[in-house]
Amino acid sequence: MSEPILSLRDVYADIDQYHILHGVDLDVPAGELTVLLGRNGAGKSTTLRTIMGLTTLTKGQVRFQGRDIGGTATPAIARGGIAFVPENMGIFGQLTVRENMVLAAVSGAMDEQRLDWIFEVFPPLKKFWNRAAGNLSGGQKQMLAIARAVIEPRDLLLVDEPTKGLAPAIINDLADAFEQLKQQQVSILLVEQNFNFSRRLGQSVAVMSDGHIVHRGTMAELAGDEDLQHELLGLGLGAHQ
Ligand SMILES: Nc1ncnc2c1ncn2[C@@H]1O[C@H](COP(=O)(O)OP(=O)(O)OP(=O)(O)O)[C@@H](O)[C@H]1O
Repeated sequence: MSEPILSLRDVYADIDQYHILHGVDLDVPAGELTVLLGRNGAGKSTTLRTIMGLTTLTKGQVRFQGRDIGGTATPAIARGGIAFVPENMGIFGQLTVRENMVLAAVSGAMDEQRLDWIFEVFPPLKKFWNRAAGNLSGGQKQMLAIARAVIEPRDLLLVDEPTKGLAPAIINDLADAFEQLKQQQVSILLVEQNFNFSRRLGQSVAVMSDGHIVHRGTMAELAGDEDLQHELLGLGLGAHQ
């Protein structure tokens, strides 16, 4: 396992009067894809939002590339190298794919070479370049959201449940795109509920329950241990989600 690009130590976070995270310890190795799994309401989205400074950190440390970023404003965290694709994706449905991408390239014109790379990873974006984003399929919208996040170079990509609501064939296309990102050694932290998708892509895995991490290890180990899957995720023994 390589050095962590991101590490959380004893992270606590509140939403209003509710204590949501209770001492999260998490490492994201550089150049790998790490999956954060857990049941509904475990605190996965809140963990991503806390990393981005969108939910207030009340205690603990968030270190990114060796720097403490806890308490830093969200735009500075983004400029510092972390891209975030929230569950609602944040794309503009009435604008074309191209316009969505232009808006995402905040520091100027889009880099042509990088755009060619994005078209390689997400071929539908090239095909539907001048189509309104609102008319894309769910999977294509997810691709656009991720492409917007990486149109400018970022060192770490956080993605919240990209497979939510997608049909199996589309999930497969999305997995292919993530495989390509992995081949480029992009560091990724992926929040997921879909275990098969996670198993295909993940190198490291962390499992959350009730606001903290209850298991950390390799995906290979968790994928090979049905009892552990059952215990941690409530997956049926022998079942394929
Ligand atoms: N705005 C809010 N106000 C109060 N409680 C909230 C708010 N947002 C989230 N929570 C609570 O925080 C807990 C963690 O939510 P979070 O969305 O981080 O979980 P999750 O693991 O991502 O699950 P899901 O997949 O359902 O989004 C849940 O109990 C949820 O009800």
